[in-house]
Amino acid sequence: MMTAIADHDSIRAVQWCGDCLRLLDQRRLPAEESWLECRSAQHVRDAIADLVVRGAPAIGIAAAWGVVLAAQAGEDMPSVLRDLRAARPTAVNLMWALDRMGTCIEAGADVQALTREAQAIQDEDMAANHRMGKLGSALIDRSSGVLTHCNTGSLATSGFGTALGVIRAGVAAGRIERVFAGETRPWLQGARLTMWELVRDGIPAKLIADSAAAHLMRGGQVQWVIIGADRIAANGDVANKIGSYALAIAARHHGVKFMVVAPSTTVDMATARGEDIEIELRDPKELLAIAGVRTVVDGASAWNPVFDVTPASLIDAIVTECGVIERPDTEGMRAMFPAP
Ligand SMILES: CSC[C@@H](O)[C@@H](O)C(=O)COP(=O)(O)O
Repeated sequence: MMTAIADHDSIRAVQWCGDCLRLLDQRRLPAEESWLECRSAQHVRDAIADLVVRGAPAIGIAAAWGVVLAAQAGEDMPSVLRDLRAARPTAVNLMWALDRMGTCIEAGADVQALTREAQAIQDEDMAANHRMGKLGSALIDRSSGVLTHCNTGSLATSGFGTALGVIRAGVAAGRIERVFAGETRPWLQGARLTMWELVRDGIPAKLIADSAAAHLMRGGQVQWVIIGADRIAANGDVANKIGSYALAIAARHHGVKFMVVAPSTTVDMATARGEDIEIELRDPKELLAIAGVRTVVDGASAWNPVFDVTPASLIDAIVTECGVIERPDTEGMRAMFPAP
């Protein structure tokens, strides 16, 4: 049975306005839908670092528009590219988008040509998301339940989403009957952002505490865990939001399948293994407080890695717009993504 869902394409969290970049401020959702206008590359860099815009594809797209703003202002491009690159270390989409813009600059592109390139990056991401939605949802048996982690939807991409795109497509096709989202401590991307998107779409979903995931799996309510990725190494290891690795271990233990959905711009064939991926460490303050209210005794400290690496051996399928790699390994990755 097909389920009617609202027009999920309507969320465009990254919007180019000709002389500024409008970003839906993800720090304030769901309490407030406010927009930040970035008028310089430096402003875009700060917005990426502060998580105004987040999610691997979205930060690549935002950075590409940051390059256009810098070109309009006649800034020194090598240092702009360097600064934007340093905004966050783990999501390779950021580096990929800046390399693509950098190649255009080297070829002598003017502001108009750079604008076309940034728009192409954004449009290609949208097309990839819809393709992954079809490919990923086709792997799911009818009447399944799924658990997702972090936010991989329209907010994290040009629109529609990666893992959340598969969930949208799977719900629309009647394959997915139950959706669960982990709250994703400490920044609460699942609770604040994924639930916001799902409610807007009219997709019934239940939020769970991250620590409820193994219990949920044991009860037989989910058949797939579906996540996105920030970087996929050449051997199929996947860096994604902290907690993904624990979900993969629990999923394998309970016979629940594990799907990673990411555009080819997240694949990094130059990085051999997951352990070579830099894992971003963020300010311990993000863990020591909830919504600005300190929850931990003064004087306590914290360790706040915001990504982890799931080994390829725990992954049943990697879905990209280029196709599906089942039980990924170096050979499967090379077959789909040959060296240039
Ligand atoms: C389509 S987004 C895929 C990933 O970027 C997502 O799962 C994630 O880990 C985002 O982390 P964030 O720290 O919110 O940028």
